[in-house]
Parts: sequence; structure tokens; C-alpha cells
Amino acid sequence: MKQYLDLLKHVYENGVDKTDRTGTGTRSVFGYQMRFNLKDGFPLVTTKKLHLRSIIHELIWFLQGDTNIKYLKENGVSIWDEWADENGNLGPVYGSQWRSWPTPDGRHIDQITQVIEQLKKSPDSRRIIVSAWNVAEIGNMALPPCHAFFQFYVAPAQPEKGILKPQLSCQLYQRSADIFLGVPFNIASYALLTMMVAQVCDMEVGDFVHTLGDAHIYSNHFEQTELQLSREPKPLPTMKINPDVKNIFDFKFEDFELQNYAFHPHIKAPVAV
Ligand SMILES: Nc1nc(=O)c2c([nH]1)NC[C@@H]1CN(c3ccc(C(=O)N[C@@H](CCC(=O)O)C(=O)O)cc3)CN21
Ligand SMILES: O=c1ccn([C@H]2C[C@H](O)[C@@H](COP(=O)(O)O)O2)c(=O)[nH]1
Repeated sequence: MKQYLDLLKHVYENGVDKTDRTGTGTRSVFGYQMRFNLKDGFPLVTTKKLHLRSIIHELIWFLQGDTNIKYLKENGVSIWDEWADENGNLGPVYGSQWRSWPTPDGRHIDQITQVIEQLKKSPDSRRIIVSAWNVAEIGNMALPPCHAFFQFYVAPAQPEKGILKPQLSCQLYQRSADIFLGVPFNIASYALLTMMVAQVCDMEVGDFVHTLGDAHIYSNHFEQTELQLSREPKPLPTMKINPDVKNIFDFKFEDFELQNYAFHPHIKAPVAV
């Protein structure tokens, strides 16, 4: 995960100190891009232990179109607790926009189903996009989407190079990035989503391209950042997905198995609310 450590170091050493909505204070740069070839292994940060359980459950929860934290709580995931109302609701956040974006004439668009159909029928399309940034609904969301907009790209098979199937890449635009806590989750989540989409479309994986807007380290994560930068990254683990799942909405927690994850000890950090 050199790419991630390079980002952390770049912002820590070159960012500008800036106030922010949470009142914590950040060091920040505007505009940064990372690229992960998903054939090189599963991009899970190794310089601190990451809680993949939370990441997998959160992704399944998004894909079910769910926006209430009940499912997460039932599965021991607490990362969204601070933002939910007394009934566990977050408003029309990711799951709602991904699966049922409301149209002015009263219909709902399932962007995930549309993207899978596009990938199967017209993989050359330059319009294979999911947007969570629904301007009209932002005011009703507990938090405006951070990972706001993503696009898929298919490179055709190249049998002469031994690439027998089309290769699926995904690029995400993340408008605001909490580099110490959020970004390791976001990288793993979109890497996994790309693998899942590739499997149900019978494609190989290509790259995950991660483009950041305001990329920041909170000032109460500086000590943790120095500790993490002092550590040597370890080889990437491998993610095995149950090959029998052919529908993107059928994936269950048990369908994922992480192998050979070598990591440094977990580093605790407070989340800015
Ligand atoms: N400031 C901030 N950073 C974020 O990354 C973030 C938000 N707010 N608000 C909405 C979601 C919630 N996300 C979160 C929230 C908490 C952790 C966190 O505390 N992670 C710990 C423990 C993980 C666990 O309990 O599974 C970590 O060490 O990674 C991570 C992502 C990502 N988002
Ligand atoms: O998936 C996520 C969700 C949230 N974040 C971070 C980025 C910011 O630190 C906060 C959101 O605050 P805003 O004032 O709305 O930008 O949450 C993340 O990194 N990844």
C-alpha cells in the first residue's frame, strides 16, 4: 500500500493547515489521485490493522439500498452511529441514491442495476456512472456523500497478451477524504465493489482509480500519522469471492474470504463528527 502511504506523507508534509466544519482542524491538499491494479492483490492498508468486517457489511448495506443503521448494528458495525437519528435513519444517503434515485415524475432509478446492464450490453459506453450526489436531496441527508460519483471502464480482452476476458476498472471521485480513518475504508470498499461487479459481468479486474478533492488529515490524527509513516508496508493480502454468486445483490458476508493479511497493530484514532 505504498500509494496510500505516499498520500499520507504528501499531505502531512505539504498540506496547508485549515479549519473545518467539525471544529477539529485539518492539514489538507486539494486534488490527488491514486491507482491500484487489483491484480496486484487486495488493497487493504497493512501499516495498521483494518477492520474488514465493517467494510464488507457497509458495502452489502449500500447495495441493499438500506439507509437505516439497524442492519449495521445487528452485525456489530458502529461506524455510522454518530450520524443516525433516534430511529437509526440517515436520510437518503448512498444506498437510497444507488438503488432508488427519485425522478421528478415519481419513478425511481436503480443505478446499480442499470450499470450492470450497461456493462453487459455496451461495455464501450463512456456513460457507465453511479452518482450519489443528488443535489435536490442533499439537505435531507445526515451527511452529504463523500464518495460521490463513480464510473466503470472496460478494456477489451487481449488474447495475445494472455488476457482472455475484458478487464473492468472503476474510478471514484471523493470530494472530501479523511485520510487516516475514512480513506483506507473507501479504498477497500471500492476495490471490493469492482471485484464483485467484474464477477457478475464475467470480466477480469483492472484498476481502481481513486481521485480525491479535499484530502485532509485531522489535527488529532497527527501522532497516529507519524507512527504509521514509521512502519514498513507488508505484502498485500488476497481476497477470495464465492465464484457461484452471479447477481450483485446476492452477495452475503460469508461469500468473502481474505487470505494472507499481514499487518502492523491497530492504531486508534477519534472520528470527527
Ligand atoms: N470524520 C469522518 N471520517 C470518516 O471517515 C467518515 C465520517 N466522518 N462520517 C461518515 C463515515 C463513517 N466512516 C467511518 C467512521 C468511523 C471509522 C472508524 O472509527 N474506524 C476505526 C474503527 C473501525 C471499526 O469500528 O470497525 C478504525 O480504526 O478504522 C471509519 C469510518 C467513514 N465516514
Ligand atoms: O466515506 C467517507 C465518508 C466520510 N469521510 C470523511 C471526510 C470528511 O472528513 C468527513 C465529512 O465531512 P464534510 O464536512 O462533509 O466534508 O467525513 C470519508 O473520508 N470517507
